[in-house]
Formats: sequence, structure tokens, C-alpha cells
Amino acid sequence: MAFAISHSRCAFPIFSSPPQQQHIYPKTRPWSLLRLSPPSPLFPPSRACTFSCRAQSVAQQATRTRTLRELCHGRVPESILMRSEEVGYVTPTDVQEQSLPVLLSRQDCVLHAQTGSGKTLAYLLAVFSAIDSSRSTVQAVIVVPTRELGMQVTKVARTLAAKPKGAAEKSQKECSIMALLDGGMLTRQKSWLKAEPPQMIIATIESLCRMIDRHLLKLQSISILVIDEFDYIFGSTKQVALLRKLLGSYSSSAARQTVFASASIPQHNRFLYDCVQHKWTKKDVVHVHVNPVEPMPSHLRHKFLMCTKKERLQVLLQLLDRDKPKSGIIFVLEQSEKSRKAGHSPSTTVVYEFLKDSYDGDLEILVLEQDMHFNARSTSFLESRQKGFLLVSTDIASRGFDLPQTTHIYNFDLPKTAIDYLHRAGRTGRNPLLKEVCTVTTLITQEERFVLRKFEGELMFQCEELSSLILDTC
Ligand SMILES: Nc1ncnc2c1ncn2[C@@H]1O[C@H](COP(=O)(O)OP(=O)(O)OP(=O)(O)O)[C@@H](O)[C@H]1O
Repeated sequence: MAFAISHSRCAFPIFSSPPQQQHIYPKTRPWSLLRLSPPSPLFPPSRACTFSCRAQSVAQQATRTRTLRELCHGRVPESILMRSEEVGYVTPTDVQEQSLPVLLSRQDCVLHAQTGSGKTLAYLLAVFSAIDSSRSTVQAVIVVPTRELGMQVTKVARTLAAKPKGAAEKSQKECSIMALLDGGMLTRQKSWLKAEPPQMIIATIESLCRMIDRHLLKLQSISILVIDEFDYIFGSTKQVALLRKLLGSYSSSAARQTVFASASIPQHNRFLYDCVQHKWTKKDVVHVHVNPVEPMPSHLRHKFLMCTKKERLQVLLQLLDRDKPKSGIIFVLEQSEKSRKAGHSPSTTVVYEFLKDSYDGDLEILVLEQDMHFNARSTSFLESRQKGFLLVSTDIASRGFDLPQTTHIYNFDLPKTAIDYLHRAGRTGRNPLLKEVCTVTTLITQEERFVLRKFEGELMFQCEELSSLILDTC
């Protein structure tokens, strides 16, 4: 099987090339026509489409020539490599094969690859290679958009940092890793930072900035900064100012390595330009863009079913009965302010309570939404890792969640943008080497069909209509 890799190397002089049309994904229409998400403060419309980035595409054989160990040899500590192998990370995924030579040579990098392609392991190996575990200072910071993604990345990092089975008793000191995530007073973290700072911090932007403002954390000693799902953070008015501040202050550190990661980077050339202009990265930042012509993993099957809003709960129940998912996520939209003021229950509650009453399968029904107390959020998140589940969630679970047992995604509400669709769909089919066929089913009204058709065009996938027979029994 062949795959295409777009590997763009941005050197400053290329930005002086004449303005050219910008594309979100190659072969699609220009961003300005697509309006996939509201204009972000980072991408002011007046400056759109002003430069182009040199990019070259090369076709490569998907057969791996090197193992992860060979790719990381001499750069990543032996104990981490042993642990990776123990966990089952032996063969690199496409994005790991392409990005590790760049990341381990300490170049700034924009990691741009499909959902579930293994970006986390790629940047974590770079982080471990940059850390000197004998120095008790904060050397690496990973910024994530949500508490749950932070918990997940922390778990992977701690799994890799644990002592391998065959390691000598007196082997190298284990890397200490702190999760600095929103929720609670962070009292334990404050004392920890004062007493003996960890070498790696995984943080949400607000908690991180709070520690910096209180002078509990200094950035001078940091040698690598990773921003995961950065386009999501840039899209949030609450978080973007803090992130810009962090990137701005961090840019004063000359020995820095900065890594951005996401499966969706609208106007990526424009983003690379901004990185260099604002000194968020060095001038030779590398854009590792894996599979640029196929933003959506090809092993996902997309279906839709037309029904009225009133019929949706019953249709969902029938779909669950018919599909028999091993585990599934049911995505609903965040409650609008208007609906809240009118005293209506949020969709999460409506769907959750309906399933609790009506679903008689074996799966545990869980719920996750922004407004839940952080302890309840953690419980839902951790429980979903243990057994078969049906998780009813807003888009909070659409970014970075890695629940490999998820075989089905249901869009109970149509996502707002194509990018939201991409990330929701990407919560399934997450074994990058196995590429198991998984299903994404969207419930739409007749009037919403054109929106879904637009998503199909923008993300280059095809959605098959499910027989309306399913409704006959409603
Ligand atoms: N080399 C590897 N071999 C086997 N499995 C791997 C390898 N690298 C990553 N994985 C597994 O692939 C899954 C997806 O990885 P990861 O969460 O890093 O994806 P991602 O690219 O960050 O996706 P998203 O954009 O959705 O966040 C995880 O379950 C991870 O354990």
C-alpha cells in the first residue's frame, strides 16, 4: 500500500513568494469559501491568503524499514525504549516514522496527521529524549485543551517512564511527571513545584498560566514545549490569549524546541508563517504532514439516517440494538444559552436518562459534559476505560480521547463544522496498525442533509444512507 507524505520545510525567504491560494486540505476548495469554523483570533481575515509555503509530496512504501528502536537509537533513553516495547510499540506508525528524525534532531515541528495515527507517542519520545532525569527542574511542558486529554497523556507518559521489567535495580532515575489540570485548588501541585519540581508537566493552559503568574513555575529551564490539539485551543477565545502569552514569553528561550500537534490545521501554511513571524518557533520549523490528501482515516464507514427530531431517541435505540457496538460514543451538542435560560434539560441529560430507562444491552451508560464537577468528569472518563460503555458526551470527548475499544460513533446531533465531524469520527478505529473497520452514524433531519453533504465534500468521504425501514417500527 502506498501513502503520500507532504513534508514542508519552511525557511524564511519562501514567505516572500507571491500570494497564492490557500487550501485546508489539498484538492479541496479554499478556506475562505469553506468557513469550517468561526474565524479564530489567530487567523484574522484581513491577513488571509498572503503567502505560500513550499511543499513537496513524496510517495513512500508503507512497509516499515525501521523499528521504533532503530528510529530512536542513541537519542531516547534505553529504559523508555524498553518500556515502549513492553507496551507493544515496536513498529512505528506513518507519523512516527516521518516525524521522529525531525523531532529527535531537536527541530521545531508541526505534527499534522490523521486522528488515531500515533502523534502522542511521537512527541512523547521527543520529550523523553530532551529530559535529563538527574536534573530536578521542569524541562518539558505539554499543553492540552481538556482535563481528560491531560489525564490520558499523563497516563501514557507515566507508563513509558515506569521502570522496565528487565532493568537493573540501580538503573537511571525515573522521570517525574506532574499533571497540572483544571479543577480543584491544585494544592498538592503547588507544594510539589516548591519542594522538588518534576521534569515533565502536562497541563491545561489556564492551570499552567496560574502557576507561572504565581511564580511557582519558571520557563527558563524548559527545553521542549508541546501544544497538543493546538487548533482547538486557538479556537477558544478563553484560551487563545493565554496560549499566545505563553508562546510569546517562551520564545525568549533560545534553546527551546516547540512542537504543535493536531489532525486538523486549517490554513496550515498560514499557521507556519505566523509561527515564524511571532517567534513561536524557529525559522526552520518543519511541517510533517502525513497523508495530506486524505484527512479522514479510510477505514471508517460513514452512514446517515434521516428522521425527525422527535424520532431520534427511538432511532438511536434501534441502531444500538442492531449494531451491537463493543463500545460507542454518542455525541450531542452543548446546550445553548437560550435553552439553558428556558430551563430545558441539556441533550446529554435527555439522552443519558432515556438510555438508562430503555437500553437493555450489556454496556454501561456514561455521561460527560463541560459543566459536570471535575470529580464526576474523572469518574466517567476513568470508567469508560475499564469496560464496555456507551458514552453520551458533548464535543468535549471529541479531541484526543483514545478509547480503542470504541467501535461505533453516533452523531445524535449533527456537528457544527466539518472539523468537529472529523474529530468525532476519529474517536473510533484507533489502532493505527490494524485499521479495523468502524462505523460513524449521523442522525439528520431532511433539512440537514445539505450540511452533511458539505462535510462529505470538505473532508472527502462518502456517507451511505441507511434504509428508512428502521423507522417503520418506530
Ligand atoms: N507504534 C505504535 N504501535 C502500536 N500502537 C500504537 C503505536 N503508536 C500509537 N499507538 C496507539 O494508537 C492509538 C492512537 O494513538 P494517539 O492517541 O497518539 O493518536 P493521535 O494521533 O494523537 O490521535 P488524535 O489526533 O485523535 O488525538 C493509541 O491507542 C496508541 O496506543
